[in-house]
Amino acid sequence: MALLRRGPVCRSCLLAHAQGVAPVQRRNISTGWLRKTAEAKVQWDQRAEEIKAGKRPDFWDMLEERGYVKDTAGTRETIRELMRTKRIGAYVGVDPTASSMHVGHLLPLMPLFWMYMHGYGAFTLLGGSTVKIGDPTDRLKDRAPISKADLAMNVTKMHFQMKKLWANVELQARKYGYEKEWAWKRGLVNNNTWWNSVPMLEVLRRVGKFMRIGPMLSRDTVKRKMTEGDGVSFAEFSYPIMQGWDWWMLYSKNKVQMQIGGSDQYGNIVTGIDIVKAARDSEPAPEKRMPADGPLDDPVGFTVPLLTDSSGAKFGKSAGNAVWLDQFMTTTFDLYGYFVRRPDADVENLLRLFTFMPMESIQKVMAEQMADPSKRVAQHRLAYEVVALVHGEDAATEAQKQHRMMFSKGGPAIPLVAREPGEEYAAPSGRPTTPNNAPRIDMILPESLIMGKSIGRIMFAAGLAESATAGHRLAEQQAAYVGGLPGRGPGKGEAMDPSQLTWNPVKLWFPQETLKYLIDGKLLILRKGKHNVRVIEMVSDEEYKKSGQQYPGQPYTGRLRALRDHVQALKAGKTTPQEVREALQQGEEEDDDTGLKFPKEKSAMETRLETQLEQLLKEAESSDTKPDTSS
Ligand SMILES: Nc1ncnc2c1ncn2[C@@H]1O[C@H](COP(=O)(O)OP(=O)(O)OP(=O)(O)O)[C@@H](O)[C@H]1O
Ligand SMILES: N[C@@H](Cc1ccc(O)cc1)C(=O)O
Repeated sequence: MALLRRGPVCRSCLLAHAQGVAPVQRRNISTGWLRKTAEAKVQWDQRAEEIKAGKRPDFWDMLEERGYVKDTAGTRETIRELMRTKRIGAYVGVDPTASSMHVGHLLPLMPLFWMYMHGYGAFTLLGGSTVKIGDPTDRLKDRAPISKADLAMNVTKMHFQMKKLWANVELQARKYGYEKEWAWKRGLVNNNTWWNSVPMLEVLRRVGKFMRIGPMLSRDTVKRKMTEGDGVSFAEFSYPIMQGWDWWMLYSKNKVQMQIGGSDQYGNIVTGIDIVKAARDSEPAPEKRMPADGPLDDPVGFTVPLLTDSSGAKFGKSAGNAVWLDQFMTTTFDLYGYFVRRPDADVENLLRLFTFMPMESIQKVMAEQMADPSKRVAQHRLAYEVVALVHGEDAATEAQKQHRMMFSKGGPAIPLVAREPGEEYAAPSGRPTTPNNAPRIDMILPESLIMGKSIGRIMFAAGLAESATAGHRLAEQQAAYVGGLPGRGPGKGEAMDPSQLTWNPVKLWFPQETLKYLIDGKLLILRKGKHNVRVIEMVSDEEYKKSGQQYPGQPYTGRLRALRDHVQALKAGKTTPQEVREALQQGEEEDDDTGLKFPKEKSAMETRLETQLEQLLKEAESSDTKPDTSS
């Protein structure tokens, strides 16, 4: 107790004191932290007693009841008791093999989110290192190696996607009445953090020595790949060891005693348990050894059922049937639509799995559904809840409105609001940028801009600044960030480790210096504020032109702007065809006022706008010349 009262003390001193050994690290922690930790422990013990006395439901039973548990690693009784008595941590890992997660990924994440809302530690892990090897589970063919540019793109986008999901989990928790407490803990980690520095010898010595080749070779997925597929490389064979080491890192630093995954991850979880135990029991430094007094100190895990499509195939990118969580890959309208289309027979189950609705509310909705299945009340509620979790309540309300409009009698065929070109890159005006209204992350820009113009102009083009001058100011004040440190140019030193995001302030550098920040010679990552991020792929000018896109500040786009203004003015009836024709003619004359004639090359966008305008003009002119038969 004396220690508790003496102001800041060292956490490892306390641990060492309790273990009767000399402390090694010096890290100051406050008495406030110790008090809160002690209070949280008392609270948890009370909760455990209430569960035992039947005054509170058992959390594990809730997971089972909602259908999250397929197979367990560790007995159900042990896991149940563990979750009752200890505030353990759990994690779900995802390899960034694509630039977005999909609906299948949400399934193992849901019990993790539930755990967080009930006070357990919850961690999502991005496999920045494991993705370089590729999980061979359930595959017959090796995964194609991932390029540095793709890796940087996927890691950046998935990182922000996970952050967005976590932000929405917080909102959902509030919505369903869970009050955030001090002891709630969540984290987003990248396994690159440790794989970049752990010596191979350390892994071999701590866990490699204890892993027997026989059982690893006898795993079904290894056997199948060896006999029916293209063989198993040593790296792939080591993949479960990497995943197990990840778990050990989280177990030793964050009390992560549980791993959750899809049912295909069962083998990796079981191997992981052996690895965590081996690493724990082989700790050479006595003061760092973790106590293992019984089964309640051992790692455990469980798998969720696999979400399949109507043909029974795993829902995911390999099967090519993914419904993405990125709104620019699957719109909020289509994500909503996917859930609205679920058959009546599945909807109750999906409400349990994909929403935070209490069971009683689900029963109520199901009763309404039974009364009139044609209204699809349950499907709409399911779709709303999923879109709210993935993209926020506003997006869910909007998607619901669009669906109701579209399917109500006389509703428009396509209710989606057409976006103006480049609109998806604009930050919301007059409101702060949040994960839910943040602009699109990935974009292309032409080489002539990236390699030849100032960083201020690039930020303007990317939608991160309102003008080139404002972009210039951002760089001057170092108020924007670039991914990575300057490398020495493509192939000569890296701008950023593509498997992990790092940020540095943008400075006023010479245009030719931007090259040093290009990852894999073509990717530039910029950020302004917390959520306004761009992963810019540099493409040739030719390719950019073919894409038909246009960026703010693009030279020679005055004509495009004029064409677009004419189209809009004509549509709104604010101008006459004659005025437009005169303006167009004048524009052409002005073009020639230098006396020089250049061959004119038209962009796809210009041709498209010209055609549209001509059509509108003709329609307007023909209705003007039609004889008036009304009288
Ligand atoms: N359809 C699904 N149902 C349940 N869990 C899934 C589904 N798809 C992925 N998962 C789980 O999400 C986690 C990450 O999955 P993974 O990185 O293998 O993605 P994936 O898109 O399924 O990959 P691939 O389609 O290439 O096999 C794993 O625990 C995995 O089991
Ligand atoms: N192997 C998992 C992803 C993963 C990666 C690293 C981990 O530590 C955990 C999980 C999968 O492919 O689905």
